[in-house]
Amino acid sequence: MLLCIDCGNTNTVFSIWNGSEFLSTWRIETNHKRTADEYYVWLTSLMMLHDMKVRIGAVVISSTVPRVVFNLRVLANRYFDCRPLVVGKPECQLPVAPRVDIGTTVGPDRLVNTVAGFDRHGGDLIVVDFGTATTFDVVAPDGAYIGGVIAPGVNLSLEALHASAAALPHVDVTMPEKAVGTNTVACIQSGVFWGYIGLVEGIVRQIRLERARPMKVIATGGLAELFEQGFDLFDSVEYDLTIHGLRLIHDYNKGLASA
Ligand SMILES: Nc1ncnc2c1ncn2[C@@H]1O[C@H](COP(=O)(O)OP(=O)(O)OP(=O)(O)O)[C@@H](O)[C@H]1O
Ligand SMILES: CC(C)(CO)[C@@H](O)C(=O)NCCC(=O)O
Ligand SMILES: [K+]
Repeated sequence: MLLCIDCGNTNTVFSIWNGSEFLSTWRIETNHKRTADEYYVWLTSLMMLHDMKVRIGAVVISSTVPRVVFNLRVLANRYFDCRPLVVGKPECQLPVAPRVDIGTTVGPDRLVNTVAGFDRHGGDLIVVDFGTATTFDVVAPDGAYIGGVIAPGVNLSLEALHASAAALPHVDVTMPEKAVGTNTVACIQSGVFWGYIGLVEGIVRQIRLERARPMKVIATGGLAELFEQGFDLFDSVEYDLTIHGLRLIHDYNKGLASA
């Protein structure tokens, strides 16, 4: 079975693919100090809890945090007796190479989202991922990542307000009833919620103008749900997009190796 690991700046997602479906998806806070042994104990206890008897024989990793890759490699080598495939490393091939400025390193999560989005929807696509950052990945008709947008993430914006303004409390993001807040918390919620609705609408409009063609918009990431309610921002919301892309990239590289 294949272990897919999607490591973001805030959270790391582990998911097990049995050849036809994902058996489970587990989330742990990203921490580069976590050792291979710690990952293994955590993973095996979750498997036991779910009564899962699986033998992992392959590992694929996307990590936006370079430092965590070392211990994830050790996890694969020591406990699953395999060399992991790491997206963004030279030995990991992509179906279509990104077309960006020379010397640019595209976040592996964005490359993975591009592959997954193209697989499900074809090209002329904008993939919006609400993670630590809010990213927009633009996918060309041939499936290439051709650039995009990086905006501060929703939770990051809320934390920044709290951290830098002495009188502003920490607030959880939610959809406020009205745009005009009549207390501090409601004002912050309005700023972030309606601000992000405007941000997404504005960026999508601008990208469509620039590309001068119809483009589908796909959203992923935990907070996509929040911005989906009652608005026509996205053609679809797919929480499993990144993990789906990891599986596709693994299969693609396996196919190349056996060809
Ligand atoms: N309604 C909500 N209010 C506040 N937080 C939420 C809500 N829904 C989801 N979240 C949080 O949003 C995060 C979204 O998860 P996701 O994996 O997409 O991004 P992340 O883990 O924050 O970022 P990264 O992938 O960059 O590490 C999760 O940590 C989840 O706890
Ligand atoms: C933008 C983030 C942080 C989103 O997870 C990640 O994709 C990243 O670190 N990217 C590197 C720069 C780039 O993608 O252009
Ligand atoms: K993510």
